[in-house]
Amino acid sequence: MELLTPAEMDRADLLTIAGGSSGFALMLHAGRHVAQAAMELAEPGPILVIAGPGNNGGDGLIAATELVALGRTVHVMLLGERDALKGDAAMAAREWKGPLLPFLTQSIGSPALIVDALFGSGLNRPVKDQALEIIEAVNHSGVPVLAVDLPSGINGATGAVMGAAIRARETVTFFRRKIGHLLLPGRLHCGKVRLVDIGIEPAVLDEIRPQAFENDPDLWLPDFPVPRADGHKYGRGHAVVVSGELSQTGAARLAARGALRAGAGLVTVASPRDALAVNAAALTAVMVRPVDTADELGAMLADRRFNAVGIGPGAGIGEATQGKVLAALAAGPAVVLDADALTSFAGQPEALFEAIKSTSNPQVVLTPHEGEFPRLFSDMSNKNPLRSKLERVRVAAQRSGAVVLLKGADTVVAAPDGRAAIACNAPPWLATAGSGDVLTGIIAGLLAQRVPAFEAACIGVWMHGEAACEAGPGLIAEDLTETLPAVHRRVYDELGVEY
Ligand SMILES: NC(=O)C1=CN([C@@H]2O[C@H](COP(=O)(O)OP(=O)(O)OC[C@H]3O[C@@H](n4cnc5c(N)ncnc54)[C@H](OP(=O)(O)O)[C@@H]3O)[C@@H](O)[C@H]2O)[C@@H](O)CC1
Ligand SMILES: [K+]
Repeated sequence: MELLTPAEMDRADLLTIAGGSSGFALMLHAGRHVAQAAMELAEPGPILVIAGPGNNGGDGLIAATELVALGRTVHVMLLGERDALKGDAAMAAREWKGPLLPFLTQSIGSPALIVDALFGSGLNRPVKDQALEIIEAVNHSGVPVLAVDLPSGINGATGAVMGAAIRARETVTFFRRKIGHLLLPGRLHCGKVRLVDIGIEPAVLDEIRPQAFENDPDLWLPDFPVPRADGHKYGRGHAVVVSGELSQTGAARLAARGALRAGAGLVTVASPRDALAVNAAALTAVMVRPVDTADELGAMLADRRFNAVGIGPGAGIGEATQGKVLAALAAGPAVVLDADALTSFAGQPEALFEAIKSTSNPQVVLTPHEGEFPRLFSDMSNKNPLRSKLERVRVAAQRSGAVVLLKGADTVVAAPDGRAAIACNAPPWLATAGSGDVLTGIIAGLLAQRVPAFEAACIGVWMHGEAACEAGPGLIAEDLTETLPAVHRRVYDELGVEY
């Protein structure tokens, strides 16, 4: 499903109003949904609504009015003067017939639930003074919080905490989720996100054309590779994984198994001769072929049946790996570059980007983690607070000409054309040695089946996260390939494919 920036949401709002609805009607829907969620969440006892000076506060005032009508005791505190409210929020304030408590931490008390309607998508600067004190006091109170639209203090476009932010038990948001609901740290502040319809027609999206999506099957289901009943293994592609030296061959084997489990028809590990025996002894369904140099890899890949290559896990940092990367890009299979293949171009990323842009087959995926990312994009580390993770990955994709996948609990995939997907299905136990190597392999396996690079990266990330959920806590990288069949079965169920 599409994810919106606050600016895009404002456009959805304006297009709906231009179509004949009133802004206040949207606010009434929003406030009533909030009240409904509060009824479900709150134990018996009073409910405190903390309202801000804009329309987020307006939603809160409508919810307060509705909750009283539903028989609850409600207290309201408002930041600023009632008379200073404008537009729809002023209309909402006229609906609220009760008193307003002073905007002080002492007013919080110990309600059964706090409805946080302080700031939503209109947050435009870091919170301080009174608002900061209230947010911190709410977080310390231990009272469950229902956030309206966004936990106050979270930037809806970036997920950043602007000074301080509410930690909610649940967040009710409208029409479509916002980017800040998925990107960290925003996601951690939202709790469960409930998406409700407030009367905005999905057709407004035709005009807005959002380019960010949640990474789930809705985004790529038609591209998911399903073997044909009349097909054979050669039709499912042949992935190559480049192995490192004798002392570091395990990473390539993990990747190779990932490629096979992702559905590649055949997988070959291109191994240095001195590691050939080790690789061969540890592999069964995966084949092994001696390859020491970039020239040898290039010669092997001249056989176009090898249609996808994964390089990086355990590959070793330096000129030898650089050479193999350039040979793979020149040969024309789809390519996924990870780990050492990326680090080998630290300080000279232009050489890599040039090679990517001049490849005959522009199906290239880069899969850095936050440590590797600035080695290629030195102005865009996560220490730079000016750009969100989404923006950083989009710029990286545009600059490199490749699909870029920046790993983390909120893995972002972006294509050079601006499309981007944010994942939120990875469990914390996925952060374990070798897990990234398996991901490289899964993506190589999908590329071998001719899934386009952006979709291959998205499907790979999603399956990797689901495989980790399937394995559960205590997961090691080897488990990921073994739980992938269960993940395939679930996608088949969604596709309605029998097995
Ligand atoms: N779009 C839609 O379709 C719909 C939107 N709806 C709702 O409207 C919400 C957006 O409303 P909004 O635009 O009025 O912004 P909102 O979040 O209330 O904040 C703006 C106010 O806060 C102030 N302010 C900002 N930062 C501050 C700070 N750090 N510290 C202190 N003050 C700060 C800012 O002050 P100013 O900048 O003017 O000085 C202004 O007064 C949205 O989240 C959703 O809940 C629904 O009703 C249904 C349909
Ligand atoms: K809020």
